[in-house]
Formats: sequence, C-alpha cells, structure tokens
Amino acid sequence: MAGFDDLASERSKAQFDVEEMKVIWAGSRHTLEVSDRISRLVANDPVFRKDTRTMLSRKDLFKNTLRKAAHAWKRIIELRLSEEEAAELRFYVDEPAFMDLHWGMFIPTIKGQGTEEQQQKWLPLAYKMKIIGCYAQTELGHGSNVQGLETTATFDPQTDEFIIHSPTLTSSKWWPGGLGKVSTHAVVYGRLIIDSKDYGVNGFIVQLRSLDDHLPLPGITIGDIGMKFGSGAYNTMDNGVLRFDHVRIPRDQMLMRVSQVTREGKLVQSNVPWQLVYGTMVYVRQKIVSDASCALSRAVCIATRYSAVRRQFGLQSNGIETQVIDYKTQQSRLFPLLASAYAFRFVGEWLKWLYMDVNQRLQASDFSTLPEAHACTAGLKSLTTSATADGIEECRKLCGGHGYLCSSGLPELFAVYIPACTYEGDNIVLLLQVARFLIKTVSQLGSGKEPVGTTVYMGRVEQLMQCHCAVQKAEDWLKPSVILEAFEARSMRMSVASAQNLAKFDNQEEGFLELSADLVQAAVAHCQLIVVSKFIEKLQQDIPGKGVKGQLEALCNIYALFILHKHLGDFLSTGCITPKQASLANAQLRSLYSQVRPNAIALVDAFNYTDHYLSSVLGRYDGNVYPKLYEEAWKDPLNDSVVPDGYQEYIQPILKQQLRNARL
Ligand SMILES: CCCCCCCCCC/C=C/CCC/C=C/C(=O)SCCNC(=O)CCNC(=O)[C@H](O)C(C)(C)COP(=O)(O)OP(=O)(O)OC[C@H]1O[C@@H](n2cnc3c(N)ncnc32)[C@H](O)[C@@H]1OP(=O)(O)O
Ligand SMILES: Cc1cc2nc3c(=O)[nH]c(=O)nc-3n(C[C@H](O)[C@H](O)[C@H](O)COP(=O)(O)OP(=O)(O)OC[C@H]3O[C@@H](n4cnc5c(N)ncnc54)[C@H](O)[C@@H]3O)c2cc1C
Repeated sequence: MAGFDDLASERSKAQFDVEEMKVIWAGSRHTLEVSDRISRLVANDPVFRKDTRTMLSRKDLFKNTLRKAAHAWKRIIELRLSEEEAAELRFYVDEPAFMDLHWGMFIPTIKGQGTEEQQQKWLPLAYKMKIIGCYAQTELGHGSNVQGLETTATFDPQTDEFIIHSPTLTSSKWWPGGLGKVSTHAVVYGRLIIDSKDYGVNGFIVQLRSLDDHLPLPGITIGDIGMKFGSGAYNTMDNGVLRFDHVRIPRDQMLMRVSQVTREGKLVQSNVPWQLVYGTMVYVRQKIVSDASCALSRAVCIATRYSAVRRQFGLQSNGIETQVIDYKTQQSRLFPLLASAYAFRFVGEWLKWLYMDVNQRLQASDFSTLPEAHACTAGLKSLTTSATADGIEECRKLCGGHGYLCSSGLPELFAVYIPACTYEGDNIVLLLQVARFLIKTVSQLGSGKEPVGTTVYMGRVEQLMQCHCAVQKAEDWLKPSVILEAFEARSMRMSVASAQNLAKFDNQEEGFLELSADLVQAAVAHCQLIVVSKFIEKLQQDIPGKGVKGQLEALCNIYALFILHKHLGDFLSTGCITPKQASLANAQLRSLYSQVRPNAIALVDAFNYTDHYLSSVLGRYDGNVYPKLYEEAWKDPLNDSVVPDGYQEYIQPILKQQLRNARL
C-alpha cells in the first residue's frame, strides 16, 4: 500500500548509519537515551493525548492543560525524575503552560538576580512547587523598551517596605504567561524609587494570590488577556494582566544581587554590571535557539515523510505517479529547511556552551564576555525564530491542501511557534542590538582592542575588504575555507559600510535611526556567518558512524549555499563574489540536493520523534497517511450527526423557499 511501502523503501536507500546520526542530533548517547525513554513514556500515557486539543472551548482547553500539568508533576515525583528528565517530560507533553514560566523564567531569575540569602529562602519553595511563579516585565504600554516601564516600587523607610504601584493604565502588566489564572507569585519589574529619586528598573518578588483560596491579595487586580492566534495553540497559556494599587512587600523581596537597598534607604551597587537585571532574557533567548531546531525539524519531518508518500503526475513505466519529493522544486524548498534544522541544532549547542561559559565567568567576577553573549543570544534568537516561523509555513505549503488540515499538525505548530518572533524581544529590536555591537566593534578596530569571540574575523579587516573569491568551478564551493571567507567578507563589508554611513551623521543616534534597515541587514549577515561557522566547526569534531559525516557535510554546504543564493544581492553588491561564481554556487546546490535525496527520510528519522510528539497524520512514521486522514475526518464533531444542528432553522427554509416567499 502507498505510504507503508514508500517509506520502507526510502529507509532501505539510506547511505549512512541512522542510529549514529540520532546520537549526533541528540548531542550525546546519554541525551538520546533520556529523550527516547521520556518521549515514549509521555506518548504511552493517555492523559497526555493531544488529538482533541483544537476542538475544545477555551475553558475546557485550559482545564485540560491544568490536568496535564498536574499529572506531569505527579509523574515527575512518582518516578523521581532528575531535573533533566523532568524538563524532557515537560517538553514532550508539548503544551505551553504556566510550568514553562515557573521553571523557565521565575526560578532562573531568582537564581541569577537573587542574593544567596534570597535563593535559600525562595528556591526550595519554588522547586517543590509550594509557590508558582511567573515573569512580569512587559506592560500594556511598553514591552521592547524595558527602561520605559512605568510600574513603581517606592521605598518606605517608615515600614521597611516597597510600595508596588501601577500609576497609569499603560503601566498594567500585560502578557506574562502563567499570570492570568495560576501564578501565586511573580518577579515584577518596576522602577526603584527612593526618596523621590528614580533609580531605574529592578526585579521584585511579589505574592499575587492567597496560598489558601487562590484569591488575589488586597490591592491586586488580575486576569487573563484573552484569546490569542489560532485554535488550541498558545491558548493553553494564561497570559495575564495585573494592576497594583499600593501593594506593600518587605524590603528583602527586591532582588538584590545587582544593587541593594539598605534599611536606611541607601542604594548600594555591587561590582556586577547593571545589565544583569536583563540576565533572564539572555538565558531564555539561548534556550529559544535550541527550541527553534526542535520546531523546525518537527515541521520538516512531517513535510519530508509526506513528500515521499504523496504522488502527483508523471506516470512512470510501472504505472505509478511520481513522488513529489522527486520534483526539483520540492527539493529546493524542502532540503534547505532540513539543512537549517541541523544548522540550528549545532549553533544552539554552541550557544548553550557559550552561555554556561559566561555564567562561570560571572561567578568569578569576569564580565568581559557579557556583551558578546548578549549580542549572540539576541541575534541568533532573532535569526532562528524568524527562519523557523517561515519554515513551518513553507512546510505547510509543501504538503499541499492536506497541510492546511489541523490533523497535519502544521497549523497548530505554526500558531504556537510564531510568537517566538516577538516574545523575549521583538526580532528587529534584537537585531538592532547586534548592529550596535558590530558598529562598536568596527569603531574600535585599529585602537589596539582586538575583536574577540564571534567577531575575531573583523581583526582581518584589511584582508576581508579586499579579498576575491577563488571559486572557478562548482565543486570549489564545497571547500569550507571558501565558504567561510565569502561569508566573513560579506559581513565585514556590510558592517564597515554601515559604520562609514553612520560617520556621515553629526548625531549618531539620529544616524542609527535613519540607517536602521541597513544595520539590521548587517546584523543578519553576521548572525548567518555564526551559524555557518559553527556548523563547519562541528564537522571538524570526531564524527563516528558510516556515512554520517558525509551527510552532515552535504547539509552544511546546502545551508551555506542556500543562504548565499537567498542573499545574492549582498554578496554581489559588496563584490564578495562574481555573477559567474553565483551561478556555480547554484549548480553546486542542485547537485547537493541530488546527494541528499536518497537519505532524506533517514535524515528526518534521525530526529527520533514519536508520532505522539509529531501529532501529524501526514508525518506518521509508518506513512499510512490516506486511511488515517480518512479516519480522522470522521472524528470531527460536525460528523457526530448526519444532519447538522441548524438545518431546520437555517437551511430548510432556504430549500423550501419559505424565505423567498416571505419576501415576495
Ligand atoms: C508546542 C510546544 C510548546 C512548548 C513550550 C516550551 C517553551 C520553551 C521556550 C521558552 C519560551 C518561553 C515562553 C515565552 C516567554 C516570554 C517571555 C517574555 O517575553 S519576557 C519579556 C521579554 N522582553 C524583552 O525581551 C524586552 C526586549 N528589550 C530589551 O531587552 C531592552 O529594552 C533593549 C536591549 C532592547 C534595550 O535596552 P536599554 O534600553 O537598556 O538600552 P541599550 O540598548 O542602550 O542597552 C544598554 C546597554 O546594555 C546592553 N544590554 C542590553 N541588553 C542586555 C542583556 N540582556 N544582557 C547584557 N547586556 C545587555 C546593551 O548592549 C548596552 O550596552 P552598551 O555597552 O552600553 O552598548
Ligand atoms: C505569546 C507571548 C508571551 C509572552 N510572555 C511574556 C512573559 O511571560 N512575560 C513578559 O514580561 N512578557 C511577555 N511577553 C511580552 C513580549 O516580551 C513583548 O511583546 C515583546 O518584548 C515585544 O514588545 P512589544 O509588544 O512592546 O512590541 P513593540 O515594541 O510595541 O513592537 C511593535 C513594532 O514596533 C517595532 N519596534 C519597536 N521598537 C523599535 C525600535 N527601537 N526600532 C525599530 N522598530 C521598533 C517592532 O519591530 C514591532 O514591529 C509575551 C508576548 C507574547 C506574544
């Protein structure tokens, strides 16, 4: 039968060791073992079923999410899961919920911005879930501009308390996940006011609801902000609104790692940079980059499997039609996304390392790498989430009409994923941060301050401003040194051009605003260089398993040449390559697609996703698409009755011409 045979035959064609590729994708044998075991545990538990999600009303959907969250917590305790296993379990439950914010932002904020004493007091309560917390930063009037927040935290020396207040409508907290209906506590960001002086934004731990009856505490108005994009999707989350009317908290509930307020009302600064108040965002952005590869690979797995099952046109000699995956247009849309999923996986792995390294340095009072960590997390979060959101939508189109059905899994994945381009920093706002960092780095060239980390290539400014690409034949594009030089030269030249244009302005801030669209492009070029170079670095490691390295090399080249093709204007206008070299790159790309084609199914099998996680009829491991699509359609509540509700009221009168007669 179509599907079963197609995917089995595809699997038999694979030219590499899929089990070893699974290890590379997971990061290690240990991680593969944990994710494999936990994903199956979730898949086999009926409470974690997902198939009715899009049919439920908001209230039922939300209650169902609460049920799953409680069950997940119960299983974590019963099975004595480690922190790593518990995180995997929440991941595979695959339903945005208050738990994400409690574990993903509230706890990390206390760890990163609380003193030892504060950590000792709050963390045990949070770890045992005796309190549930969220991250309340964004307000109705301000999200991107954190320094523009209006909530105030005024020190009262009489009582040794802070008074938390929302002075305007626009100062209402708006968006925090988990806030609307569940959280008992929040880290609230507000302006620290002492003796009428404004000391800028800081974090404060505030209890919101009673631990006895869950009612809001006096002075607190709280609720959900309403339905969001898509059915199901992110509506499992209670994004909330919160207002304070002179709510008092003890002084020791200001997070005091960065600065402290003494009993006398004096502000004392620590030796750590004030930007650590933004630290949780760096942590979460890093996490979002890793998650981008999960979301993109999930969509790509569905679209690739379905493309091998789906046949259209072109009767072959055996009388069957062509698998759509064999069309070159399908390959040129699908395989760059497959390559991007692997590229984002490896850059995410590297970013995790970078984040851990920065953290260790911070503990030892070395703050030197913080600006680079901020630029990398901001830039890569922006690059990977934008590409993933676009990629999921492309996968939907790659699946034709059936991709538009909820049972394909793609509409919900898209709806859940797209806010990643906005939350944790709007993607354009974040790229402008990268641009500032690049302009600063360029302006310091020649000053004796050598660029470090991901900007080290800028130290070779003279060479990169003049070099000529050495490609003479298509295969030359397979050399990592050639690809790297082209990407470095493009990024260098775009940053230098932006800096030169900026220098023409008397007022730098005005110039930055005027040139911001170009600056964003320079930032994108730099971030794409990081992704390409980290993929190349990954290939320099020892990679065991028959044919595994060869496949990864092909994917790395596809990613790089696809980006080159997509941004050809940049490469040509900066003189990094010639039109002839561009056309050779295109020819090489076509040849790489042919190389990947027989391995495509095995390359998505290496993600090791269960059918439960994919939740897609089109992406089923067994390829049994048509019978299951057919079966799925009959489950729709509209099909509960043969004649629909409303027939007698609305359809019958039309058919019986009662309405027309009434008008005549
Ligand atoms: C179906 C699957 C379901 C499973 C679900 C699983 C999900 C798991 C993933 C997790 C997902 C999360 C759910 C969503 C949660 C969302 C939460 C939020 O959105 S929280 C709110 C986030 N808000 C933002 O990101 C705001 C963005 N704005 C800013 O960060 C700042 O305002 C900024 C940086 C734009 C401007 O800052 P500022 O006004 O201070 O000005 P400057 O630009 O001049 O910066 C001054 C100086 O500081 C440096 N800087 C800035 N930021 C940082 C930083 N974070 N770290 C270090 N340094 C920083 C900047 O470079 C300047 O330096 P200088 O040397 O002076 O140039
Ligand atoms: C699903 C979801 C979950 C969220 N969860 C949380 C949470 O848990 N806690 C929390 O505190 N917040 C949360 N947020 C809020 C989120 O962090 C903000 O929405 C985000 O930071 C963007 O800010 P904004 O909404 O103010 O966008 P705006 O800044 O108003 O953006 C509007 C437009 O203006 C542009 N723009 C803004 N500034 C500039 C500039 N300087 N230069 C050029 N263009 C600019 C943007 O690019 C965008 O196109 C969440 C948001 C969503 C959607």
